[in-house]
Amino acid sequence: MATMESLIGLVNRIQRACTALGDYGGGNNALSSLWEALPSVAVVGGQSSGKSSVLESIVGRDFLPRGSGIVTRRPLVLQLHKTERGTDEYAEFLHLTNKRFTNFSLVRKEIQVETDRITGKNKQISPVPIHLSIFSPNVVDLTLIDLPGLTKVAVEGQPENIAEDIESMVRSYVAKPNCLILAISPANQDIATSDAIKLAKEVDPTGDRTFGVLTKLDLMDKGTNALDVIEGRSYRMQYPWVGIVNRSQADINKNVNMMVARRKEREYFETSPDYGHLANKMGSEYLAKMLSKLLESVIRARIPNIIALINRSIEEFERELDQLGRPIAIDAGAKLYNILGMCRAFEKIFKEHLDGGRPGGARIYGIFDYQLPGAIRKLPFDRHLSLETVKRIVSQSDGYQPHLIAPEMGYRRLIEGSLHLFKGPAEASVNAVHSVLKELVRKSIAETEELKRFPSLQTELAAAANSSLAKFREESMKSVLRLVDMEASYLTVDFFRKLHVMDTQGSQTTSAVDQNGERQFRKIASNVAGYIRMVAETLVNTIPKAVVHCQVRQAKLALLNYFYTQISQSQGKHLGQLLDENPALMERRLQCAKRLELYKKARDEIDAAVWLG
Ligand SMILES: Nc1nc2c(ncn2[C@@H]2O[C@H](COP(=O)(O)OP(=O)(O)OP(=O)(O)O)[C@@H](O)[C@H]2O)c(=O)[nH]1
Repeated sequence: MATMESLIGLVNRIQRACTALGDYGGGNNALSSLWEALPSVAVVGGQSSGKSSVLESIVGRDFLPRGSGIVTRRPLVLQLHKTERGTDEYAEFLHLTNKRFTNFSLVRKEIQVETDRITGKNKQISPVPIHLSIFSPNVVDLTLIDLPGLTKVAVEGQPENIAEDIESMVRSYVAKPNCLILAISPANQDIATSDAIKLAKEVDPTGDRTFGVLTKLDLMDKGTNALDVIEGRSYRMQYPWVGIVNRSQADINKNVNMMVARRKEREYFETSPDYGHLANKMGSEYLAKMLSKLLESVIRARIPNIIALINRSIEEFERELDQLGRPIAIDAGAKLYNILGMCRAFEKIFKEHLDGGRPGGARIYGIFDYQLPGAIRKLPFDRHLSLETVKRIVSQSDGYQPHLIAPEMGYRRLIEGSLHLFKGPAEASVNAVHSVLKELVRKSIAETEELKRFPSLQTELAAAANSSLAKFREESMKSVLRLVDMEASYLTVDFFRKLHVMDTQGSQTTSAVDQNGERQFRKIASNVAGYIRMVAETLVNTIPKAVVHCQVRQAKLALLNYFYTQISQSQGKHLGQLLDENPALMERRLQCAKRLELYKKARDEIDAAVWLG
């Protein structure tokens, strides 16, 4: 396993990479966050509790902005890197790469400028952190996050709800299970009223990750001390309290050097009658070392989880990118290739709908099996072959000379008139199948994952497929109507020959005379009905054949033929328009790709660190 320095340094590097990509704690980013998995130490406390002073004395430098009101308005991620003894101290901001600050008062200025850059001058707060790295022989490897001080009231010029905004931002950092909480409380205030302790207790009720720091021990009333707190009697913590003596305002005004202040603090504890027995566990230097050690051990313990999270996220991002589709190449050939590939994917799905595997095809069978026979059964043959109509048509057909044996012409007219009625159900079948096919085209386009990102291509593909379906419908319509016409153009002679034989046999057995010829007309009606039934049986079988041949089979074979011809002649510009993606999707892909890169880089860094150790 890696050394202490390299582990904290590793997390520092990953944290910086996270921030560069907009992945930082406190943000409400939709993408999974690596930052949240990284252990960190957040400094929390009420206003003027001494947070900045603690941070500065851990660093051993003056570098934080000071002033009245809420000075810290963006989180400050402070990464400390211990360098070799004798090397120069310098600071670097993530937002100003390659600029080294050796003058720490310029660091302070830059923090102010960078804070205002995001929050504006009207003292708003923002969860977007500022990253500051300090390289110095006087620090330990450690990462601390300075957060705005918890406040109760807004100062003039600040938004009304700033107190709640600050609390919710601070909370969003410290609520994460990987965040160690440095809860700062001033010793000259009742610990029961400490904002830091109150919040820490809420987000970390077991106190596993909270460190109590008591500042301003030197400011306590004469004759009192904080031993009850520090020794855990008035408020017990999992970890022992650390007492601190920072520079007073007077020291700051006098520009007392931080190194001198550290020495004075050490002396304070060593010589203190109250705290002398705890001197080696007090003070900012001790606090820094203790935190560094602890942070290292927490990181060590979390590394397997972090690796697991990284691997899982890489898989997820890869999968999502596959779904979103990789970016399309710019040359026309590649575009065409892509479009054809997507068309094929669509055709495959469309065929699956027809052939089975996906629903939809069965509805066509339903039309043939149920709708068509039903519609034929409902045709008004009864009315058409009523006694009256039969009489009328037969006598009209006979003209002035009544028929002698059988009313041949009458039969023909009655049959032709009835056959004509079949056109309705035939047309309805064609139209119904057309609707099903159209619906399947719509569904298949929606189900083609590859097409999802290209709304223009979807529209054009749908238009091309529908215009092909319209042509197929036209052909199909002609064919089914022709089937009906064919039935009318040549009747099945055999049927009537058989009838004739039956009639002659029948007349021998029937003796009743029908004076009005009614019996004969009834017979004619029933013969014609018999013939129509026979034709209906045929058409119920042949109409589906024609429809399938002209519409379904063609849709399977040639749905996009015309589209293919058109597209292969298209210029790059038109192809580009077809591949014009939804901007939201492009943005999402970009974000995913960036995150993926971050996670891969993090994985490599961790691998390298683990191997080094
Ligand atoms: N005497 C003494 N003064 C201290 C101590 N700690 C902080 N102070 C003073 O208390 C004041 C506030 O300290 P800061 O470190 O600015 O407190 P802060 O919590 O960062 O304040 P905000 O950022 O405004 O919320 C300053 O004048 C410090 O000099 C301490 O231990 N002893």
